[in-house]
Amino acid sequence: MRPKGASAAAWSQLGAAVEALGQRRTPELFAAEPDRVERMSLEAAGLYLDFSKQRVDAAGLEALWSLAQSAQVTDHLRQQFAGDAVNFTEDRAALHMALRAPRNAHQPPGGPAIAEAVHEVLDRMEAFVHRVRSGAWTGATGEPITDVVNIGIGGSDLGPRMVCEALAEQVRGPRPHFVSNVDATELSRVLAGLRPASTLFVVTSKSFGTAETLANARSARAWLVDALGDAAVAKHFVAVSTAAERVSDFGIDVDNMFGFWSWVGGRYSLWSAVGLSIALSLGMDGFRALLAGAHAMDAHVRDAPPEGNAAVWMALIGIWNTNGLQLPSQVIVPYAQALARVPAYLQQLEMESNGKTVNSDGVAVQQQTVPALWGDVGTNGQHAFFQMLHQGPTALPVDFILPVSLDHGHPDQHRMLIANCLAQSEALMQGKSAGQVREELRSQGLSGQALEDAVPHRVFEGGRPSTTILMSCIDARSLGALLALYEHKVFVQSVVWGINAFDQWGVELGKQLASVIDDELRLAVPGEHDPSTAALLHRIVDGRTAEG
Ligand SMILES: O=P(O)(O)OC[C@H]1O[C@H](O)[C@H](O)[C@@H](O)[C@@H]1O
Repeated sequence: MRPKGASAAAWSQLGAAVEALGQRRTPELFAAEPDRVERMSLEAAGLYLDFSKQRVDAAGLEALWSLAQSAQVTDHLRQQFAGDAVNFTEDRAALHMALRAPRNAHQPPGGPAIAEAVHEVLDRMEAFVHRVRSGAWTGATGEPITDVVNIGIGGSDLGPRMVCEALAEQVRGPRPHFVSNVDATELSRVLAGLRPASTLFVVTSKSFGTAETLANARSARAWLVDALGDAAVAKHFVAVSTAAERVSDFGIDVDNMFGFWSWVGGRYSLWSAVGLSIALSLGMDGFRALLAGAHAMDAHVRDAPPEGNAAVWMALIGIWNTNGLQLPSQVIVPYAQALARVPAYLQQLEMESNGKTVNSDGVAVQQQTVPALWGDVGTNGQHAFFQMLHQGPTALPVDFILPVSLDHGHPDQHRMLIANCLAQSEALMQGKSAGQVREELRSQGLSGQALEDAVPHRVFEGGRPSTTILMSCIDARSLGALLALYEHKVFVQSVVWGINAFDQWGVELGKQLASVIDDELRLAVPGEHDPSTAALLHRIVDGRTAEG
């Protein structure tokens, strides 16, 4: 069953709810609804989610539940867990949940054969991880491995990179490094700190055909071979891929390849062997804890009714902001330095998944789909873009992600971090009226025209929406639950919009054109292009960046 999206009637109910809400701000909603926090918060898989600072009232929530019902969200979730081809343009299942289901799970996503294949690869990973970490697997000269370099891009990079950075304090094994950009500056910087004899490269690519990854892998191999000779490749290169033949053509023995499957989307793949660099640096127990956290969220999303389902809430609140209030972007602010890469990770997850305008009938959707998603860590963001969040022309919804305890030995600083996070969501919601500003300025001794001139600049409109997500701490389990929550949110939204969250045709055109231009640059013969591209190309080929 392809998603048909929510019905026209449900969309108009949403429109009517937005109209009825009018200019009412969230503080007024709190005043009118004494049980608002209880009704608009929930716990799921060890996380606490508070949606009560969103600018939506009870009628709005009703309209959202109708939207979900008319889009048959529950049925689509069930089908996804069953392994139906929810990726309908590529006729594939999207079964990342199967990657984190425990062995002998009662209801294995996609069925028992998939569960068996998944656990076979996990067991192979475990054996390999143990050999590397124990020093039984050595480099070509007999040295143990001290550094692991994951070479991959997009989904073959963002997830493992983000998790390794988030859990860096827990790394007890080889140090993880990541190279994704075709700009070899990144590779050069990583290699500058490493010794070939103790470095293991993990070339990660679902297709094993991604130009950037193959270019970096070839350069890394040349660096290794230069120092240790051709025969060393077997001990210093392993692959993670679904394409055994291409792996072998590259020169990596398929015995040193860890496989996954076409039903694992790139941006949903960190739970598969794509997480090998995580497992090598955290240990298999750490990797399994990540999977367990994600599985706990899967079980919640699979079993909870829509009104108590964290992913359905996240998805519908996002739809309220995007389609109801028509707010153009979504801001992600983790109050945790360790989670600095979460916004970038979520950019791929959300925008590559739902950055679509064509529905399952091949027709343009009537609604806006995914908002632009961006963000940075608190408190840094407060000193950069928060001015716009508080006083810019458009309210932008924020997801605040806050670990309640952090183990860095500086409790005072952590207390300040928490205070700042809560203060920001409170300030965004409460705002500061002209009356309050006047009173404040008067108490500072200002009066007359000078006071009146100052007032408008200091007013905060308030009513600006945010969700706060509390994690008890940053460990593999909570992180797994958090990431799985966003994955399910993305799927539920795709169902309501009636689009496919699992293809990414939009990345292809640029790749095709880059290959043509690359050939022209190699031959220094620009071809036919639009006038702008042609002029740029000629300047570059002629070495004329700017005259004079
Ligand atoms: O893992 P790979 O096959 O190398 O693909 C790497 C990435 O590139 C593609 O262009 C897609 O946009 C991503 O979804 C994917 O994760």
